[in-house]
Amino acid sequence: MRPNTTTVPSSEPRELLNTAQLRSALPLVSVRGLQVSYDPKKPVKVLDGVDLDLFRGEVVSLLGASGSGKSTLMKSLTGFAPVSAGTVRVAGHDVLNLRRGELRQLRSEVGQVFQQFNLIPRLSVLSNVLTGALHEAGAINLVGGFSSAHRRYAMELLDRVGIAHKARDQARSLSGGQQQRVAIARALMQRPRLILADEPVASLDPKLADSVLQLLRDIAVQDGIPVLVSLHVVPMALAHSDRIVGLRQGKMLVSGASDQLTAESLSGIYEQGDDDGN
Ligand SMILES: Nc1ncnc2c1ncn2[C@@H]1O[C@H](COP(=O)(O)OP(=O)(O)OP(=O)(O)O)[C@@H](O)[C@H]1O
Repeated sequence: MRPNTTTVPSSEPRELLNTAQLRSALPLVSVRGLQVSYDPKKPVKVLDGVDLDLFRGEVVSLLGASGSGKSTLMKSLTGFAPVSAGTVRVAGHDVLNLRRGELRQLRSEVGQVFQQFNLIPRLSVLSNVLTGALHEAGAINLVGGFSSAHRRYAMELLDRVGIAHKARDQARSLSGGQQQRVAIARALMQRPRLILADEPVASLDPKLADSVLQLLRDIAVQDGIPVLVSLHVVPMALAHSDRIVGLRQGKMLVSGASDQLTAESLSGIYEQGDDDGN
């Protein structure tokens, strides 16, 4: 079940849902009234009153000018941002009230994909993917420490992202598009419940960018994982996501289904405005 442009309470009678339906209908991520200030002495908040729901199986694009708060919103979901108000729930975790061990557990459930891929350049592609399972394996030797089941699964994932033939190559020998596929396989190795992709295609040419975004969409649909992706190219967001959230100066200016938004309706996100967004 996917939300439409806005969540409006319905007065129509609802069918009773069974537990499985209810689970899939509930958002995996629910953010309400989020405020973030890196410097509490400054009146301007980096995020101010942001609400966000992410449902299983959907891709949501975050759009906004540089500095609008996209990365900060993502960091808030894994407890890395100085939140001053609001609630953040991710996969059953009350993110703002977790102990250290619980926070570690949450982070192990969130796969992350970054603009610069963040692979270990001298390690093989396979070893890089295996690092996604470090939280399960503990502190172990990357060369011999993973079980054969881990290795088999890592190879399956490399096959899935179309790069199994490079498993033994050093990560640094791969092209940018290939490295990003390895990074996605590494994220999947975590068996994530959520994937955050912070400008994952900013370093790729348009064709590779399209193929990486298509891969993320396939994963969302096939694995039922929500994917939150920040992008700078509006047509790419419209083409590759189910919903779009637009931030301007830390406030949510747009939230809607991609097929109901146009590039024109999104242009306001990039206009210079007052802090109050008027
Ligand atoms: N660790 C930090 N300490 C202080 N200020 C920060 C920190 N991280 C981000 N900011 C500030 O918060 C604001 C939002 O930054 P953020 O990185 O979330 O924006 P963004 O939309 O992701 O930008 P970009 O598209 O350039 O990556 C910016 O003004 C930035 O300078």
